[in-house]
Amino acid sequence: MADKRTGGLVDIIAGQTAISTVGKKGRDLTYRGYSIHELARLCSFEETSFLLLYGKLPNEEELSDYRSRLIERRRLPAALYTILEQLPADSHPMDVLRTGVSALASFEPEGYERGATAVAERLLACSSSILLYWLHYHRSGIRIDTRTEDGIAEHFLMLLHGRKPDPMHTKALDVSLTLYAEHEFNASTFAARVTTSTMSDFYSAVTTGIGTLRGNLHGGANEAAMELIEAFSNPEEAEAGVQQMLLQKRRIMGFGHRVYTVSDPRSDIIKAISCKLAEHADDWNLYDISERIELVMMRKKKLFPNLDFYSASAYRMLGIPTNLFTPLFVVSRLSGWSAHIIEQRDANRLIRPNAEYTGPDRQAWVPLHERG
Ligand SMILES: CC(=O)SCCNC(=O)CCNC(=O)[C@H](O)C(C)(C)COP(=O)(O)OP(=O)(O)OC[C@H]1O[C@@H](n2cnc3c(N)ncnc32)[C@H](O)[C@@H]1OP(=O)(O)O
Ligand SMILES: O=C([O-])CC(=O)C(=O)O
Repeated sequence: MADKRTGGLVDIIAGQTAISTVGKKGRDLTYRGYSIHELARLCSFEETSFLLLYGKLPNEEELSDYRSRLIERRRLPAALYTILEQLPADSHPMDVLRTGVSALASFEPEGYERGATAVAERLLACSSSILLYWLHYHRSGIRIDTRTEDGIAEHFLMLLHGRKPDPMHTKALDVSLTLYAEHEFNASTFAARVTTSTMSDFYSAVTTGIGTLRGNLHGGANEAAMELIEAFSNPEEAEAGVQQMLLQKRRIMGFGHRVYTVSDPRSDIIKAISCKLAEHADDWNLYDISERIELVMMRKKKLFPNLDFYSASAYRMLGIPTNLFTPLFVVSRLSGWSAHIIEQRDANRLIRPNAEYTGPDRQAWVPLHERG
């Protein structure tokens, strides 16, 4: 059995990055030196993703050009729409997105004509198109036009609901995309860097990231947290239910973190958004249940919510179906992955650690007919 003390590369510095700092105590999360609090409060997701991709905040002209390029890249190749139509209606949208990205690689391969940042921008522009074209086609047979003239958050909500979103909802989603954009050597980013380190192509690194993000210990936790919260009809039920789960030694998704020891600095920001959305809708039930779970987790386990926990109630209040929560994480994290793929390439060395062997000693060969 694997040794728990050495498993998981805990506390190992596995490389260098100039993209973000995390900071164990939950106070120092920065993207390219800018505080997450300022980025969330003052920047659009477009500014944040530009910062990650190009290493600097855009000026007015750069931002306007960037926004226009993203808008132009929202439609998909006709054959990709056909592929999306052929995927099963009950696919998980993470499968749809991974397949869509992978298929796009065949239509628009990375190469001399289309460099890394062009692919990154293309994926940022069209990942919501992949998801929501598939969703509407299979929900009601409608082939939506995936081009809209708005920013990424508004594009997503517009395609999902088929109408111009409430500006407050757009702002809430936009901030959440900034929070999800980047987080140093998290599992999906590290996996994308490993793929990159073999000199593989951009799309392969991104599909690696999508596959790695999906699990419940990472990005999948926002969907699992929603399922948990919705299993209770009021805070009292939630308190009893979570205590019971802890007695059974079950994990409560959306709590704890590998790096942070005290709090996740993004959690207070998304919690405030969830609170504002509850106030806006004058419906506090999900928020109250979430807060009670938070109290129980602190009291019983000294565990704090991570970004995924309050993202769940916030997304539900934006009318987003649960199985689009982790895909939305992808829509945002594409920016961080892209920055890391580019950074890895700039100073590449194959990532290939050693393992401590724990298997059997040398064994004598046994011919097939003599094996028990
Ligand atoms: C945006 C993101 O990706 S943030 C992460 C999202 N993931 C989740 O929310 C999943 C729930 N959380 C977890 O499973 C963990 O806290 C992780 C995966 C995030 C971090 O894991 P690790 O650093 O490997 O810690 P590890 O899994 O060893 O946990 C340490 C101890 O805390 C307990 N613990 C950690 N998180 C939780 C939790 N959410 N619920 C209950 N117990 C927990 C573990 O059971 C373990 O207890 P033990 O030592 O008695 O066995
Ligand atoms: O850093 C991690 O391990 C997970 C995380 O919070 C993220 O990817 O945003």
